[in-house]
Amino acid sequence: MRPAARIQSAIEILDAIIAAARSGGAPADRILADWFKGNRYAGSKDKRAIRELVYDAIRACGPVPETGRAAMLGLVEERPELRDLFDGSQYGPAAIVDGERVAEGGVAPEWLEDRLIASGIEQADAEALLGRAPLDMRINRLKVPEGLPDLPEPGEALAAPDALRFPTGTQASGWDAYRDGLVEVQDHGSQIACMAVGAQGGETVIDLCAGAGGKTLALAAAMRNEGTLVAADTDRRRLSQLGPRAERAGAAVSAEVLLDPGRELEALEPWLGKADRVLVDAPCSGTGTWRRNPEARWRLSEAEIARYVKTQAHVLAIAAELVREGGSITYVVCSLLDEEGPRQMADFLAAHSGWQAQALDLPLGTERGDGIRLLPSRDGTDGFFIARIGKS
Ligand SMILES: C[S@@+](CC[C@H](N)C(=O)[O-])C[C@H]1O[C@@H](n2cnc3c(N)ncnc32)[C@H](O)[C@@H]1O
Repeated sequence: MRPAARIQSAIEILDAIIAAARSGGAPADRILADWFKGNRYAGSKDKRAIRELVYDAIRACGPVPETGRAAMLGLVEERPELRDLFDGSQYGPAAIVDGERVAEGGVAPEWLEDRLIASGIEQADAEALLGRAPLDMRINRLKVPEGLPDLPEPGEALAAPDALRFPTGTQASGWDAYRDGLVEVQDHGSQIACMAVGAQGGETVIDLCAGAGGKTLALAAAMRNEGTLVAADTDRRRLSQLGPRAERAGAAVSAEVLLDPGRELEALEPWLGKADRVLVDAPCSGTGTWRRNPEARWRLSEAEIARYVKTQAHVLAIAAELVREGGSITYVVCSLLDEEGPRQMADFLAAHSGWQAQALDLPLGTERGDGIRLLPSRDGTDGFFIARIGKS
């Protein structure tokens, strides 16, 4: 495909992404995959170039743009060399007309930028939320008890003891070490969140919002497969991915528990008051993960954030029922909004006597309320809030 035709294709894909963001439709990645499936003439270089144009244009627009063309013209402001490709040629975009609508730049829609500012996120921190994430991996100590696995590239050692970083765009899915479960793809921040749990072999540990088990596998490794590790979630599809992943990683998960929303404690009855540690990796607005998912900021609403805050309080209350005296809850969100992090924790502590915030001994992060915050700008990780509270 000619470069101009790639631009026009990216514009059409952006139109579909914008419509989906407005209507709660398919995510950008799925729309791209479907477009590639339906347009087989696009070769691998075309696909890479179109994908990059689409994501760069998404990053260039703060609020939801009106059209794909306006979004692409927003990108042209940042990359003037693209202007000449608007040449009106066959399959290319029409020439730019004076006064044509250009999408607004910025980090996010204004109301959301205001919320980030109110949560102490400075301009440079906010801009870094839209950077490109490197590929972080965790060496699976269940399969590589010490040293390094044999990898095609060495990777950079990071602060978390088993973390390695590779350049943005590294494709690890074809690596033997990945296929054999010697390494797991996991953001460095996510690895640090697992460290905060402090899980030890022989304990009873519950991953209450386990999803597809990314953190469950890290907990199994920390526990050296000794003790009781329970993975629970309300989402059947996500939880069903854990089994095959755990098998590949050689991770022992004692029970996978599908929860009925609103009646979670019924299925968790065997562990009431028994857990040494519960990880609550709560559903959240995901404002810390825009590096991977920049279009997510077009989908958020104030009402949705309020719903997340309510669900977070709900899962924390469930966790509190599971922990034994002397045990702890580690609360994690990949959001940088105070209402989902420090304020959520403060509200929990105010409403539940016998619980205290615990100091965290982590290699990265900045104090925020009763926990710590990780930021792409300062820590090179996705954005997270992490706190641990203990029951006396
Ligand atoms: C941030 S994701 C978890 C990601 C996962 N821990 C990982 O590391 O890949 C939050 C999860 O909470 C789950 N969830 C939502 N409501 C829940 C509830 N009431 N009880 C337990 N899990 C819930 C969602 O289905 C989702 O999988």
